[in-house]
Amino acid sequence: MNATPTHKPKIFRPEDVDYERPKRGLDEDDLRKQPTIYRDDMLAGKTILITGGGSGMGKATALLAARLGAQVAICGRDEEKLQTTVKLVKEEVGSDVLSVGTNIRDADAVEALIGKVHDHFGGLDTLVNNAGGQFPQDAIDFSRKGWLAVIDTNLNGTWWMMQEAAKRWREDGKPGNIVNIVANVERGMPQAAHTCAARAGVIYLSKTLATEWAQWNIRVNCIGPGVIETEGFRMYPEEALARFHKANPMKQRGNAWDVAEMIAYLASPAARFINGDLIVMDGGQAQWGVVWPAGMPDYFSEDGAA
Ligand SMILES: CCCCCCCCCCC/C=C/C(=O)SCCNC(=O)CCNC(=O)[C@H](O)C(C)(C)COP(=O)(O)OP(=O)(O)OC[C@H]1O[C@@H](n2cnc3c(N)ncnc32)[C@H](O)[C@@H]1OP(=O)(O)O
Ligand SMILES: NC(=O)C1=CN([C@@H]2O[C@H](COP(=O)(O)OP(=O)(O)OC[C@H]3O[C@@H](n4cnc5c(N)ncnc54)[C@H](OP(=O)(O)O)[C@@H]3O)[C@@H](O)[C@H]2O)C=CC1
Repeated sequence: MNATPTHKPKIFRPEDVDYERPKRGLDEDDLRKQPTIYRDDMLAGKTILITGGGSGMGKATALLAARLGAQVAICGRDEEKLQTTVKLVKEEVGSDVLSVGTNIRDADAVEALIGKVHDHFGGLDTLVNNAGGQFPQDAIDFSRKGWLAVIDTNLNGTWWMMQEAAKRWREDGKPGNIVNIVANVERGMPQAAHTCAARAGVIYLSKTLATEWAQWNIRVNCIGPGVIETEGFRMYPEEALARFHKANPMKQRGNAWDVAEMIAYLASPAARFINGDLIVMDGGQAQWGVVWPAGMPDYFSEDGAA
C-alpha cells in the first residue's frame, strides 16, 4: 500500500528569495558597533584567508580580524558581495582586503587563489573555510544535481582549499592553521541530509588531517554553528524561521559576531594546543532538539500517523 504524502514543504529557490524581507542577522551598522574582548593587536602580522567573506559569518570575521591587526583575504563567487566587505573594512579599519573572486568547487581556481594570497602577503597563517550552503528539502526528493551541488561545495570545495593551503605550508616549512565552519550534525539533520553528509565528512577529514599534518605544524579544527541568524536565513520560509531558535534550550539565535569571535580565538596564539577538535556553538541544541527547516512531516506531530 502506498502511503499518502501529508507533508508538502514550501521550498525556497534562489529566485524566490525576497530581498525586501526584514533584515536577517547583523547588518553593517550592527557589525561596526560590535565590541570585542580581544586585544587590538592580537592578530598583528598574521594573514587570514576567509572563504565566503562577502556575507554573514565570513564578513563579520573579516572585519574582526582586520580590527585585531590581521592582513585579510576573502573569496566568494559574487564580486558585488565581496566588495561590500572590502569597503566596510576600509572604512572601519583603514586596511585593504585582498578580494579574489573564486568558486571553491573549482580546484584550479583554488590553487590560483592560494598562490595570489602568498604573492600578495608573503604567506598565510590561518585559512577559514566558511563558504558553503544548502537548501532544505526531504532527502527522498533531492535531485541528482542538487545533491552534487551541496556535496561539491561543502565537502570537495573545503578539501581543495585545505589541500592547497597545506601544500604551500609544507613547501615553505611554515606552520599552518585551518578552521572549518561546519554545522551541528551530531544528531543528524532532517531535511538537510546532503549538508549533514558533507559536514560530517569535513569533521572526520579534519580529525584525520590534524594527526597526519601535525608533523608540519599544521593544526585543523572545526566550528559547528547551530542557528546563527545571517543573510543566509533569507533562503528559509518565514514559518520555519519562526521556529529555528526554539530548537535550543536557550531559545535564542546566535549571530555572526559570536562565530567570528570563536574564529579569532582559534587564529590566535591562545589556541596553539587545540587540534582536531570540533567546537559546537549551538546554545545547547545538540542536547535539546532538531530543526525541520522545510516543515515537520505530519507523521511526527503528536496526533500524526503512528
Ligand atoms: C547547515 C544548516 C542546515 C539547515 C538545516 C537546519 C536548519 C537550522 C537553521 C540554520 C539555518 C542555516 C542556514 C544556513 O546555512 S544559511 C547559510 C548558507 N547559505 C546558503 O545555504 C545559501 C543558499 N544555498 C545555495 O546557494 C544552494 O542551495 C547551493 C548550496 C546548492 C548552491 O549551489 P549552486 O550555486 O550550484 O546552485 P544552483 O542554484 O545552480 O542549484 C544546483 C541544483 O541544486 C538544486 N537546488 C538548489 N536550490 C534548491 C532549492 N531551494 N530546492 C530544491 N533544489 C534546489 C537544484 O537541483 C539545482 O539544479 P537546477 O536549478 O538545475 O534544478
Ligand atoms: N547561519 C547558520 O545558522 C548556519 C550556517 N552554517 C554554515 O556557515 C557558513 C556561513 O554561513 P552564513 O554566513 O550563515 O551564510 P551566507 O550565505 O551569508 O554565507 C555563505 C557564503 O559562502 C559563499 N559561497 C557559497 N558557495 C560558494 C562557492 N562555491 N565558492 C565560493 N564561495 C561560496 C557565499 O558567497 P557567494 O555567494 O559570493 O559565492 C557566501 O558568502 C556556511 O557554510 C553555512 O552553511 C552552518 C550552520 C548554521
